[in-house]
Amino acid sequence: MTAPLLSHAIKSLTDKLKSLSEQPANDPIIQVSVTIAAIPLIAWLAAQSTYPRLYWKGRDTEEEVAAIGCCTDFFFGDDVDDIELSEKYLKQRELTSNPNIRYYGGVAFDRKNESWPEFGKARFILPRIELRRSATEYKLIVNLNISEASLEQEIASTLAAISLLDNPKPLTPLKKVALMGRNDTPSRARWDQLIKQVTEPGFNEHTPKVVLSRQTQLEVSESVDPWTLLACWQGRNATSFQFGFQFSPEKAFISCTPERLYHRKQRSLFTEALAGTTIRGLNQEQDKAFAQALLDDKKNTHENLLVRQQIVDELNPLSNHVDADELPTIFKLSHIQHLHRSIQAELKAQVNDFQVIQALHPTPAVGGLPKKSAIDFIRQEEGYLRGWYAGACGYFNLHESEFAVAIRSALIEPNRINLFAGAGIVAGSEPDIEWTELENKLATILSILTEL
Ligand SMILES: C=C(O[C@@H]1C=C(C(=O)O)C=C[C@H]1O)C(=O)O
Ligand SMILES: [Mg+2]
Repeated sequence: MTAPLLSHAIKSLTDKLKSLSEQPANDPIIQVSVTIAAIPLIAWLAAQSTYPRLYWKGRDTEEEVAAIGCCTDFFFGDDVDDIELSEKYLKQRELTSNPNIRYYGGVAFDRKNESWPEFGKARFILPRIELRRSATEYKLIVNLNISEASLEQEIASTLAAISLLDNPKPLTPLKKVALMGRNDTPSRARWDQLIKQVTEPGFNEHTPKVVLSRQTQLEVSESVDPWTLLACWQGRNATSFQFGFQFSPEKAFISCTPERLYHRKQRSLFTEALAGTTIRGLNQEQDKAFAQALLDDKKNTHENLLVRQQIVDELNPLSNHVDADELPTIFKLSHIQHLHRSIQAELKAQVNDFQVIQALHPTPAVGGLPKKSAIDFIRQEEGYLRGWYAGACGYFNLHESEFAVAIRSALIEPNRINLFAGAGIVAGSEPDIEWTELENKLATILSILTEL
C-alpha cells in the first residue's frame, strides 16, 4: 500500500485527534501519528510560517526530523541554574513512558554566562507538529500535553496548528551574497595577544588547553534563508550532524558539525574526542600525506589526547566501564580533516541525560582544560558572547538521546550572518597557524555563501 499524500494524511490525523476524547489517556503526553508519502523535510520546513521551526539530522543515522510549533517549551533564561534545569528535566521525563516522545533543543556553551536572548542557557521544545523520516518511512506526528491544559483545549490547539500547515515548495537555489562588510571578534591583533597569553609557560602549566574562538560577522545586502543555506551545507558535509533552531523570524541558528557530544541507547553511551586539524589535499596522494602529517604532529596529537583523557575521567564515575581508542584515526570533511578517537561507556543504572551533559559539556574540544580555568579565560578575554555556538544541541527521550557539539555553526539575522570558528590552543600553538585554522574551518560555509 502506498502512503497517503499529505492532504489525505492530514485528514486521517484530524480524525484520529477528534476520536481521542473518546478514549481515556494513559499518559499526560499523547502522541498521534500517520504515515505519509515521501516529502523533502527542509523544503517543507522552509514553507511553514509557524515558529519555532527546527530541524535535526543525526550523523550516523537514517533519521531526520523537521518540526514546528510548541506543545511544551522549556526556556531557561539567564537566572537559571543547573539544579533547576535538572529538576525540570526529571519532572518532564516522568510525564511519559512513550519512547517516541522527544524533546529537541540545546544548551549554551557557558551555562554561567549570559546567552542569546531567545535561545537562553537552555531551551527544549516538545514540538506541536513533527515530520520524521526513518530511512524510507515518513510520518506526520502531533504531540499533546494534558498536564497543564484540558484534552479538549489541546485537541483544539493541535487542530488549529494543523490548519496552518503549508505545502512544501521546492527550495530556490541560494544566490551568492554581496558582502558589504566583515568584522572579526577577536580581531587579528587581539588574537595574537590571546595566543601569547595562553601559550605562556606560567599559564600553560596550570591550563594546558584553551579553545579560543572567533565570531565573524558578515554584513550582506540581502537576507539569506537559513533553511536553504542549511540544505546546501548538508550537501557538502553529509557525514556531519545537521540541525537548525529558529524561535522567531529574525534569528536562526544552524550547524553542520562533525562532532558528537554523545549518543545514548539505553545505558550504552557513544562519544568521541575530535580535535586536531589539517586541510584536505588536492589529490588523493596529497590528502594522504596531510593525514599522515596530522597523525605524526606533536601539537595536534596533544590537542586530541587531552580531550580523550578528560572525557574518560568525567565518564568514569558515571559508568560501569569506559573504553577509549588508544590511537587516533582520521575524520575527513569537505575542506578539512581531524583527529578522532571513539569512546564508549556503559552508564550506571539511574544516570540520566542531564548528568551526562553536565559531566561532559563543554569538553576540552571546545572549552579547554581544566574546564573551569579555560572557561573563565574565555568568558573574560574572548570579547563576544558565544551563546549556543559550541553548545550542545540535540534531543532526549527515554531510551535514546543524541547531542552534537554546535561548532561549524552560524547565527542568521536579517542582513547579517554570524559565523563561528575555534581552535584548540596548547603549548606550541602559533598565532598565524591557528588563525589560518579558523579560516579553514569556515571554508565550506564561505564557499557556499560567496564567490570565493
Ligand atoms: C572549536 C572548533 O573545533 C574544535 C577544534 C579543533 C582543533 O583545534 O583542531 C578541531 C575540532 C573541534 O574540536 C570549531 O570548529 O569551532
Ligand atoms: Mg587545532
